[in-house]
Amino acid sequence: MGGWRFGDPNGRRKWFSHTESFAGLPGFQLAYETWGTLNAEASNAVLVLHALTGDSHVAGGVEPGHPTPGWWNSLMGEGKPLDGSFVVAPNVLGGCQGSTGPWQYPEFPGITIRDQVAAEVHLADYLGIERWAAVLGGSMGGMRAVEWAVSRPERVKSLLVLATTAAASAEQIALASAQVHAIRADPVGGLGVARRIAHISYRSEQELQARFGRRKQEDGRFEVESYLDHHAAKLTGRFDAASYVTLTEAMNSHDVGRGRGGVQAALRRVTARTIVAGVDSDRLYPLAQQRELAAGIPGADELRVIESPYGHDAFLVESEQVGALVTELVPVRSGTR
Ligand SMILES: CC(=O)SCCNC(=O)CCNC(=O)[C@H](O)C(C)(C)COP(=O)(O)OP(=O)(O)OC[C@H]1O[C@@H](n2cnc3c(N)ncnc32)[C@H](O)[C@@H]1OP(=O)(O)O
Ligand SMILES: N[C@@H](CCO)C(=O)O
Repeated sequence: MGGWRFGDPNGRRKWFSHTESFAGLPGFQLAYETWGTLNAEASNAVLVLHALTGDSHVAGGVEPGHPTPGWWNSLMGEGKPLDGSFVVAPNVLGGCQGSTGPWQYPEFPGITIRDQVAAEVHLADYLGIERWAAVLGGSMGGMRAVEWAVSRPERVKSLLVLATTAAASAEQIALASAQVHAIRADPVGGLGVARRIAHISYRSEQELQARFGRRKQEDGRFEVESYLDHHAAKLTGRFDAASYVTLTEAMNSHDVGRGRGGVQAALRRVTARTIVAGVDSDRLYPLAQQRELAAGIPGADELRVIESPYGHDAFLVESEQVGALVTELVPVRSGTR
């Protein structure tokens, strides 16, 4: 395994590079960010895994190289839930914010959640982290977190998974495949259509109704239409369509039970103390999926339910409830940063 690390001249991003062939690639690099200091025992490392259109920028502002502000800013900083931890956040393999993806190789191979985790394992080795104090992730990040804990149980001391599943369901694959078709049919406008479809599924019917109802704007568009147009334009401006397809198909491949005797047998491998949480209004990753995870993982507490009108996106929006769950798993060691 080869590796090097250097700073992003425009920001805080670093890279790890693996130079042997891997998952159909000649090698790969992962962009990642860290916060805090690894202690002498390497016992305070926390891996934070982003969702589909997120990246390594867990905390911080909009900066060169970082088109969006930190997506879990509320967790980082003095006295906050991850204070005192050495936080590592890689941009996922196949992503478009610094890690190897279709933006680098036009003939990018199909990859799975397992490949993404295998790449992250090389990064952990490189950083000298034998065992994560905690692995945290929501949605696609939760898929990777579960895969870490199932495939490398000895390397995950505790686990927090939010709004995710042990295996992508027929409906999740169906919604995803409609998005992939939109992009393949129209490489220019398709990503915006995909984001519109996705964003509807990220929010709840009740929220959309209460917030927008049937109101129209002066330009004739329904307010909710304009809202989706806005999210479509924002994503199109910052995300690579081929990467979106690669990551979406990786999510469709997700089944922790594949080749492991099924989901239940796979979940029994997990040794981490685990908290599984879902969102009461999440129609994309319904609570039954998190109930399955909580029931199947031996060290899991009872399912925690985040109460929110915001649907699936609540794992990003409900910072107090998410922060409380992180604090339960990861003791705050204020002042050691
Ligand atoms: C784990 C990860 O890393 S995932 C990556 C997360 N980040 C993203 O995906 C960025 C895209 N944003 C989102 O997905 C969501 O906005 C979230 C989850 C981050 C935040 O959710 P919320 O705070 O509830 O934002 P909300 O959905 O209300 O959207 C607000 C935006 O819609 C705009 N908006 C609201 N109503 C309308 C309307 N009728 N017409 C046009 N625009 C509208 C607001 O002006 C605001 O714009 P801005 O984001 O450019 O400032
Ligand atoms: N808003 C999130 C939801 C997907 O989990 C994203 O774009 O990644």
